[in-house]
Amino acid sequence: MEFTTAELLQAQSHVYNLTLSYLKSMSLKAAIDLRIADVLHKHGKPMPLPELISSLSIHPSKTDTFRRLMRALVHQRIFSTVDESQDSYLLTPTSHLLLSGISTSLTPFVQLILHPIVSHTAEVLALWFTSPEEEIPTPFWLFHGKGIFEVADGQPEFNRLFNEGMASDAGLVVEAVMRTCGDVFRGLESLVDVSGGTGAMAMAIADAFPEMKCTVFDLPHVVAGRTEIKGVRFVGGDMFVSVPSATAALLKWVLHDWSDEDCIKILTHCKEAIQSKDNEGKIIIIDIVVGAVMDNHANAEESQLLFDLLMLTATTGKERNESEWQDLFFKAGFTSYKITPLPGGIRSVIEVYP
Ligand SMILES: C[S@@+](CC[C@H](N)C(=O)[O-])C[C@H]1O[C@@H](n2cnc3c(N)ncnc32)[C@H](O)[C@@H]1O
Ligand SMILES: O=c1cc(-c2ccc(O)cc2)oc2c(O)c(O)ccc12
Repeated sequence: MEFTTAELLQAQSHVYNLTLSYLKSMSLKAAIDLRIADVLHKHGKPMPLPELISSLSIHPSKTDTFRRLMRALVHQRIFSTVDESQDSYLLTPTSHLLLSGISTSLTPFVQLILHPIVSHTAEVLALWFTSPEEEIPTPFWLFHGKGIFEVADGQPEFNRLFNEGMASDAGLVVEAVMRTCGDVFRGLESLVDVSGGTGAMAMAIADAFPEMKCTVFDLPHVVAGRTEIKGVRFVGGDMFVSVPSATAALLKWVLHDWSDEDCIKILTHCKEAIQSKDNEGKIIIIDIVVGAVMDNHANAEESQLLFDLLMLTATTGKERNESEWQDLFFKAGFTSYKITPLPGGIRSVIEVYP
């Protein structure tokens, strides 16, 4: 096949862009490490470069270099300028999510995913494909010789990062679910958040629906030392054995971690849990449905596919399209489901009925 020189030059630019894209992630990390968003937020109005530099304790000899970092971050829409020539900077919705100490902060998630323990594992992606899968379940295993929880077990700081990273999107997700489809939770007598981690999501739901009895169910070492916080009960156990009974079982960002076979086991136990109460129960899944985006704002579909690569690297799970989800539901004995994509986001709420 023959390509024109113009096509090849465009392709060259594309390859350069893909090759250098890790610098998008790393400049985001630098912005977080320098706490640029917090300083701009505290300033409360457009902040001129010299003031920003002095507040961040950037060495004066690096003024011009720092301006170049800011130019790239503005191009990525992480920050904005009032007037480019003036070099006065402002927060954008993206950097608003990097502020520390707010319930919607995504900083812990970024710190987890860009931690070398996670990010370096992508280096062995190609090598993993040629290794026998039974022996080495994921590139993460190939790189570390063990799974993420075993790594976390030996490193309390990384363990904290994992739990905080996972919990960090609960604040915004719960707000989005309430606005888009708040009826999903309305009228439920009780709810069990299966694999609910440190309980951020369950606590946000309990806050919005104080009459609902909420339980967080996770591995014993995750809930150790917690019995009840803000009316939310913590129960330790293994979802591959059984799930505590409730009117509804929530699975947020859980099933994408697991293979189809494992998902069917988890869903079957959730079905038993909701049916032991009465027949009004349902499963509520908050996860990616590949292709289900309300608009392609901020490359939502590309983000879904990048999440799939993350799952491929770190877990035995995957991101599923509607037909793959439907297959799981019917195999686990459910009869119907309803998908509601969250506007502007990459995830959907799926209600699944026995
Ligand atoms: C990706 S995190 C999701 C946490 C939470 N749902 C959220 O959205 O923040 C996966 C969770 O699954 C839990 N988990 C792993 N294996 C489990 C099992 N066999 N039974 C119950 N929970 C488990 C982990 O401890 C972890 O908290
Ligand atoms: O970085 C991760 C890792 C996991 C993970 C790895 C291994 C398991 O047995 C379970 C979970 O899960 C993640 C996840 O669900 C997510 O949304 C982002 C990152 C990760």
